[in-house]
Amino acid sequence: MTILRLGTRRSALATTQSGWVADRLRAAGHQVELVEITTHGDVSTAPLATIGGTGVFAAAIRQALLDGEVDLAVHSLKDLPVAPHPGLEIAAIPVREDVRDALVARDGLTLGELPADAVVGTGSPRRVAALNALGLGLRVQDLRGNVDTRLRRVAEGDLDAVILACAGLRRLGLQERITEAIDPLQMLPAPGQGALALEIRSDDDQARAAVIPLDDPDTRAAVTAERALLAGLGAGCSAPVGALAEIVEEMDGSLHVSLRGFVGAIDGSLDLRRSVTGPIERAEDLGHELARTLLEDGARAVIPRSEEPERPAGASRPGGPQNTSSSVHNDLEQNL
Ligand SMILES: NCc1[nH]cc(CCC(=O)O)c1CC(=O)O
Repeated sequence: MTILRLGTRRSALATTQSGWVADRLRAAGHQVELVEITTHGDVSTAPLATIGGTGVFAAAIRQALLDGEVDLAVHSLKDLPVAPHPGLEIAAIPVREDVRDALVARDGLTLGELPADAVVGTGSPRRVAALNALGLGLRVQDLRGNVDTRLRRVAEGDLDAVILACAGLRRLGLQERITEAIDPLQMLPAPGQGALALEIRSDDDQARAAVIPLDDPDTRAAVTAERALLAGLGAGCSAPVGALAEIVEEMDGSLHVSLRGFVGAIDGSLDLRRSVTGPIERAEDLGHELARTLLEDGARAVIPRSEEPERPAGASRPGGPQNTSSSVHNDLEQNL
């Protein structure tokens, strides 16, 4: 039997997520070997933008996949650019963790209990826009670093609260630190939040056969709609965009996707929300449709355009080091 080599970054979140996938593959009778990959983003302290932007972590693992050093990569889907990567394929999207954003505040406080002027740390433009749109008078402070670093800022008292994804905290066993799982009505999560993407080489039938049983069709449809919304907006990496698709069963037993989208302005001056519902088979179209609605209704004014126009699906990227600066991307990927 061949051994599946699973490439993972060293961070606590990456190794936990990869370990979760490895456990499931082993339970299905596969042999899995974890291979640690150090990415430029892990060793550099330079600002993300100067070392190639938000796709820098995924890029190194993808290169290892293409070079045949590993056979499988586990990504947080929300950190993956929406453009397909030539030669690679997302072969499975397992069932999603909690999609919500988490408030981790001092003294067990919720958003509504934080005093005006409380200082909340987050590096995500989407979270900043949503927080400011709430009109609670909170002060937002830019925050970087891995989960532990961010939690420590609250424990040590220099921030009143931070916002993180529930999914990451739960996977790390840190769910008791969450003081409020924020209602998506107040803050729509990042497209793909809480979902993992299992990526393989497109010509690797063995790896595909191994991971396909981990695919969850409902999660796949939901994140397809959310990522199509992001792609349709043609936004650059700093766009404050939220999206959440839920699969609902209609009276006649058919499955529908209910997709909500948010586009905000960093200063809270725009809080644009629209939604769309349709058959699950139309998940991708629904995302594009909702993008058009949001653009027509005012999103165009706040979305920084990508540097390049969107490439048609299936078109190949130019060779050389991948330039991910124009990738549609939402939550700035951090050193997790
Ligand atoms: N942007 C970084 C990132 N990428 C994935 C997660 C957590 C897991 C997930 O959202 O799926 C996080 C941390 C966070 O947003 O708190």
